[in-house]
Amino acid sequence: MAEPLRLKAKSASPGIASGPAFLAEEPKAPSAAGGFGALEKAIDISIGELERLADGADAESRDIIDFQIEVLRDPTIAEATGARMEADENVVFAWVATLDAYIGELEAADEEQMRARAVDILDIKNRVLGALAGTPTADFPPGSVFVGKDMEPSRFLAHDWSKGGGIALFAGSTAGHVALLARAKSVPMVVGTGRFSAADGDPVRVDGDAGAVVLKAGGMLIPAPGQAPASDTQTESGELHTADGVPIQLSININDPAEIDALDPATAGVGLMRSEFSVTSLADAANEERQLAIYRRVLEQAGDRPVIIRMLDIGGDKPLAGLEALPALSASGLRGIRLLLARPEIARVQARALLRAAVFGRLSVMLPMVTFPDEIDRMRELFREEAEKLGHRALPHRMPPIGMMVEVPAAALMLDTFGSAAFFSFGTNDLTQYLAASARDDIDADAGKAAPAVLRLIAQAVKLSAGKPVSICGDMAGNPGYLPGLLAAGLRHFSVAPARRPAIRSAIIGLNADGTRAAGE
Ligand SMILES: C=C(OP(=O)(O)O)C(=O)O
Repeated sequence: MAEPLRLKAKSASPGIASGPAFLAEEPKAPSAAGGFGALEKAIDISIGELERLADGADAESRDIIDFQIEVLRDPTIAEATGARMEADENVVFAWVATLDAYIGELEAADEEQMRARAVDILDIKNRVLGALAGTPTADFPPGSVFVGKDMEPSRFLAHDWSKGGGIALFAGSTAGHVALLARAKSVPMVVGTGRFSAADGDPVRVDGDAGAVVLKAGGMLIPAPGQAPASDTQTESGELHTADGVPIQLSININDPAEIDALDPATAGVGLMRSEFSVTSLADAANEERQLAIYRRVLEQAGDRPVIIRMLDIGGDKPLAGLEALPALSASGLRGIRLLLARPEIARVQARALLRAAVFGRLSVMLPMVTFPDEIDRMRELFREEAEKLGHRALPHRMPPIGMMVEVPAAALMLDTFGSAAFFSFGTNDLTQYLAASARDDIDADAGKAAPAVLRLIAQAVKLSAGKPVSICGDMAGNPGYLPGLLAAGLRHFSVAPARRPAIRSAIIGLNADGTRAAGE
């Protein structure tokens, strides 16, 4: 029987709480448009809600609510939103972009107190979005453990804590207002657990004394920024060969740019940087200079080792705040590259930032969720146009090689038709999901059962790759159990989460290139 999973966290409020998990969804932006009048009305509704919440609240809670009401009454916020609306943005995008810019400034502040204010603004951003959509944020069942990225103060205040319950936040801050309120009301709370996966209603224990959260067996920590374990201290040289002497490249996948620090001399490079972990909102997506600084940092740190940055893979399990949530499968299939091509204003900013970053290292650009060859051609054309514009501005830039993820079965089967892709990388997380009709974010899904089909498809696709560089960056690469099959399929370049690298390295050393176990192993 598997052990329950205990995750280390920071204690934000002491005490122990057990209860069914309530998984907070990231709020969805309404698609409803409307003009400036609709925004003013939504702001008024939100002020009214906050005033009602303030009635009967204690002094500390009132301070927070008063600050939020003050911000909502500040005419410069509505004016800034109005100015964006004049520049052709609809009311939702304009509101989200204005508030995200404010939140970004607070998050970047030196003072912890200021940074803690960011969630207060996030709170009013979501409250107004709810009012615009006519769907106020619902309360959650009393006695449950709130699990989410962060929690809005008004959500805390509106909840009935007399029946117990606690809070476990993936991110959050011990200095944040919710932590302050939790301490005042003796609600056990931990922050900084890192993103983990549990099902709604699963038993969860919050240990606010020791700073931990305990999940039932089957719960999972999802590798997230800064979670590469300290035990990853391998210092061998970067040379890696199978037992029979075939050279193998072992790279790392990074989500947060800070993870580049795990790139020690034994690592071949970055096989996948998921840019959607750095660009999480429409405001980030519009900020070329910010993106440039992030990509530049990663490239400079990697030095002469190659870095593959994947363009925004928005959709399914990877939302972009401010864009309507997109399911993994929909009639339009609007996610990954299709979404980038449908929203070229997002793709163009990222392309410019990547073109300008390319002079700082060995950058390759990877396109997500490619299904048809013309998608690559259209994105290459977009890069060419942006490079030309940059040329006119005399900014240094360089055209990087552009390759693709192989994560849609239709692309894997037709890999020989993708002549304009510079390289291929298998994304087995999505490939498995789409091949086995089994959602990747459902922790009950048994991906292992589909592995033989995935391995067979990979082996066929490698044969169609026409000698172009081929790698694998999906989670299958980080599981030593699949290595024999992946080597036998012809793969020689593996990109894995930093924490998985030591185990994969030693497994490779014990195998021959055809996947058989080396003599004496
Ligand atoms: C590497 C992959 O991409 P992501 O997990 O980021 O969707 C994959 O799908 O295997």
